[in-house]
Amino acid sequence: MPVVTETDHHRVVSVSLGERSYDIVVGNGVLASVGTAIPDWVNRRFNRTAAGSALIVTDSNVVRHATVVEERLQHAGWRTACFEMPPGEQSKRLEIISSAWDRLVEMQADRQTVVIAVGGGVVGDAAGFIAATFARGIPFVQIPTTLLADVDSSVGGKVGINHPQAKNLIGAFHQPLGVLIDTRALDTLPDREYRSGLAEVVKYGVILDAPFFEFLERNVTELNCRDPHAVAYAISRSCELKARVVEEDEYELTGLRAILNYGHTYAHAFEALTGYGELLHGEAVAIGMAYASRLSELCGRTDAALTKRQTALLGALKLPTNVPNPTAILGKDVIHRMQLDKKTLGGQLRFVLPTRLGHVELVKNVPTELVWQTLHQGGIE
Ligand SMILES: NC(=O)c1ccc[n+]([C@@H]2O[C@H](COP(=O)([O-])OP(=O)(O)OC[C@H]3O[C@@H](n4cnc5c(N)ncnc54)[C@H](O)[C@@H]3O)[C@@H](O)[C@H]2O)c1
Ligand SMILES: O=C(O)C(=O)C[C@@H](O)[C@H](O)[C@H](O)COP(=O)(O)O
Ligand SMILES: [Zn+2]
Repeated sequence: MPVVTETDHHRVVSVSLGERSYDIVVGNGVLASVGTAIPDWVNRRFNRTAAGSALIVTDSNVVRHATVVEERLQHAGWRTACFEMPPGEQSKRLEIISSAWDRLVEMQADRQTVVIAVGGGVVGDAAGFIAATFARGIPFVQIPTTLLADVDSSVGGKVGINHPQAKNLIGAFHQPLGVLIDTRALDTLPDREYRSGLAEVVKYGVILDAPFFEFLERNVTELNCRDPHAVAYAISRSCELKARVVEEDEYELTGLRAILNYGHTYAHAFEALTGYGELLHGEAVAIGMAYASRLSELCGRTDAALTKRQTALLGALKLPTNVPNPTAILGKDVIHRMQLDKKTLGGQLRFVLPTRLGHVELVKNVPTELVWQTLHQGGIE
């Protein structure tokens, strides 16, 4: 179980993974401690005291946060370089990774050079993949700046890029040395991006924690107006729930970690088919959860009330529960993309299906006709 400690200023969720253990520090203004936190994490990992070197990976919308990180590390005597990618899902591709490898070569990075991701999930996934692959793996740190990255992508070590046919198909497991979540960064986050993050928050309630789902239902108004207390609790509880799963099944081997993929079999197919970036990841997950819950109903594993409760909460948080233009998508293409899902085994699709609030199961042998039925219910032919 992750240990959670609290002070007046921040909360720390400690993820226990043996030699890959790390802290997730959450708080308002914690970015100010970056000049000591990162050197501490790196020095502890390598049992050294010397100043180090870092490649800061960011995108052009959040470069001001990256500059703070760079200045503070330089002040601590570190050698730094910055790699800025274009914002958005389209940056999760090989050409971007390859340019970052070039930057690491140029700066003469060594095995103790740390890659620091400052940005949303796109930057985090790409930076982590750069770190996982350079010199067979160098350390990396996550400094998330979107709600989605705070609650999900910065934790757990899944890093990677997209294949034109399938989301996140090329990647690795590479845990960060630490995660620094400054909730102040969210002040500039656009509304649509903020809501996208809320979808993954709702996911944790459905898959693991009925009381947390009820907290979200009770706090819709607070969440919609970004009440700092409600948002901070949503972030730290989400990190704690995710850390608990990752601790037990880091490499998604037992099937436990697959529950974090609730809604994603549909979501990833919709993201790839609509053109990466058209639907935000969280929006696709919101839609995917509605479809997966209906699939669970058709399998006789849950009732319509559970689906209704989820779609009501998602709707109240102004998230979509169907694709914007269902007739523009072909059902056969959705099924084809689902075959490329990483949960598919021996050609057999596996779905994460809810049975009751706070509980989901990984189910194989779901009849394809039932998947088709959910697509038809959504207006996809
Ligand atoms: N590795 C994982 O476990 C995991 C989990 C969930 C999602 N993901 C991945 O994360 C990605 C989505 O992440 P995301 O939603 O953070 O998207 P994103 O990284 O594209 O960020 C969203 C947009 O907000 C901008 N932005 C970021 N922080 C900002 C800030 N503080 N102020 C203003 N603008 C800001 C970005 O530049 C971008 O335009 C997807 O690729 C998804 O597959 C990975
Ligand atoms: O960390 C995980 O495990 C997840 O499944 C979290 C998901 O929210 C996330 O979107 C992840 O990137 C999906 O993983 P994938 O293996 O299906 O690509
Ligand atoms: Zn996700």
